[in-house]
Amino acid sequence: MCGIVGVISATPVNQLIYDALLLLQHRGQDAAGIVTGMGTKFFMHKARGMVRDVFRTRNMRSLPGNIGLGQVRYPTAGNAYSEEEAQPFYVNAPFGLVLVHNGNITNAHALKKELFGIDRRHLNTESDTEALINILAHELELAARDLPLTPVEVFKAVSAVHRRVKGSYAVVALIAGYGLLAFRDPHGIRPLCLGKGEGANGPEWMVASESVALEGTGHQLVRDIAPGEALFITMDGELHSQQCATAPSLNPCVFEYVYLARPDSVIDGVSVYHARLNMGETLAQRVISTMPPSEIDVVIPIPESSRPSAMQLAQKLGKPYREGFVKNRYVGRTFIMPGQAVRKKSVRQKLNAIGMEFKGRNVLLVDDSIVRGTTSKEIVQMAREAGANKVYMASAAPPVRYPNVYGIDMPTSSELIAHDRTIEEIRQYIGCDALIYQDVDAMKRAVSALNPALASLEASCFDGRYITGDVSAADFEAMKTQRATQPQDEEGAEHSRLALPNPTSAH
Ligand SMILES: O=P(O)(O)OC[C@H]1O[C@H](OP(=O)(O)OP(=O)(O)O)[C@H](O)[C@@H]1O
Ligand SMILES: NC(=O)CC[C@H](N)C(=O)O
Ligand SMILES: [Mg+2]
Repeated sequence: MCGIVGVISATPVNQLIYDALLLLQHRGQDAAGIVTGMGTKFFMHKARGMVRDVFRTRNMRSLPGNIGLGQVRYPTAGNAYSEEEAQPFYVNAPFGLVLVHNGNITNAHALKKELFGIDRRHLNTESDTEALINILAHELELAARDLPLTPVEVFKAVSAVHRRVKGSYAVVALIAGYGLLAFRDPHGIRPLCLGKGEGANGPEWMVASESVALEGTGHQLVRDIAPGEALFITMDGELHSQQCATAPSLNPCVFEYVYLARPDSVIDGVSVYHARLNMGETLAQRVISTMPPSEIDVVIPIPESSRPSAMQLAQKLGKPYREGFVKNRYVGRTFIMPGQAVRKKSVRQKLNAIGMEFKGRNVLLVDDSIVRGTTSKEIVQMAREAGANKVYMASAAPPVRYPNVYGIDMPTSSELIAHDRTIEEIRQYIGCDALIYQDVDAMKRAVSALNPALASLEASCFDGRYITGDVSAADFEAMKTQRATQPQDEEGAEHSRLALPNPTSAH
């Protein structure tokens, strides 16, 4: 889950893209990049780090033009420490193309072979996005050969991308001198929405991963882009759209509602905040059926993402909701940091206990999810050190038992605390006195109850069902090996965690 954005306006877009990326920072902390376009020329700046560190004033000045796109990266393929794999990607033919991607290509290893052997294209990184832009470029070349480029050829190329590329992909691309292209994979796994605003000199279109990026930059959410649909907005702001997939179906990633997205976003017609409240409600029922609520003195959330669920759970149990941990706002999200060592260290740097809320009490700690168990193990220990009598733990998501191959960085099951472990074994590992998990169906209902169109959700890491139905054993193995062989560069992780200015990375 990276954050992507694209804008077409009648005034310069560099600041607008920067602002949108800041609003999407929670989706990726490892690298950031912007490309703008003027005439047929592109201007690019990308580097490792958070948005505020990557873009200095001089970089912003060198991004002119009324059309552009940007990305914040959370790597799920390739190497977290490679500047070359930061997005956007650029290829110079046909026309000149830049592209940003949120998602993960499950057949990237096969596509890379095809690209080199058959399409005669050279890839120079381990990134799946580099394969994706080259497939799009190749298909655009075929569709537009000897023809002027119109939306018809663009949509034909997107249809070919759908046929060749498997996995999840929400994409924004610029075609030099022609316009902005945005599309979503045929299963609608990763989010992408369209917004409209009034710029200083006329209307302005923005596409973004989450509605918060639209609203926070003064745009109105128009609609979600449908699974398999492509939008092409010409340089003069004319919007064309077409369904490019043969059998599209909507299966948004349930983990967006659990953890990834901001609560103030609305994704595929469902308020993320409301979904989290619902999850708290159903989790409360699980708690009541597991233990007498009289054994609980207080409900304490593990900041940040669990707050809405914990609040609702407390209300349902009729117990006080208290803030027992304070979050250091200058430390980023731990789950999306690269490398286990830095994630572990960051939990203590990020959260600190308020002793009086724990002393002598039976506390129910609530988190949105327990994935590797890094957070819960540390937090339970901190609650005990702060003098808690009993420490119970509840998770608003069910046990995460299976790898995710659609854009969440957990390609191997062995890293997951709930893989091959019983709930009792997990409880012992975490060190709490009771452990209560949400049920898979209850989690899905918490989301789908808010929009009947969401009857199917991508929930493979919880139920082991891979919605695209085409991930082969070889694909799993290739993704696992690819990630496992990437360097675990502690220095790079430090940079990401502390978000220090990195003057050497500016070009
Ligand atoms: O079991 P784990 O592997 O530790 O992963 C789960 C934890 O990671 C996330 O928090 P994070 O700090 O990333 O972000 P948040 O501030 O949005 O809660 C999530 O909210 C859980 O707290
Ligand atoms: N989380 C994502 O969407 C990652 C996009 C792409 N797979 C990358 O690793 O750069
Ligand atoms: Mg958390």
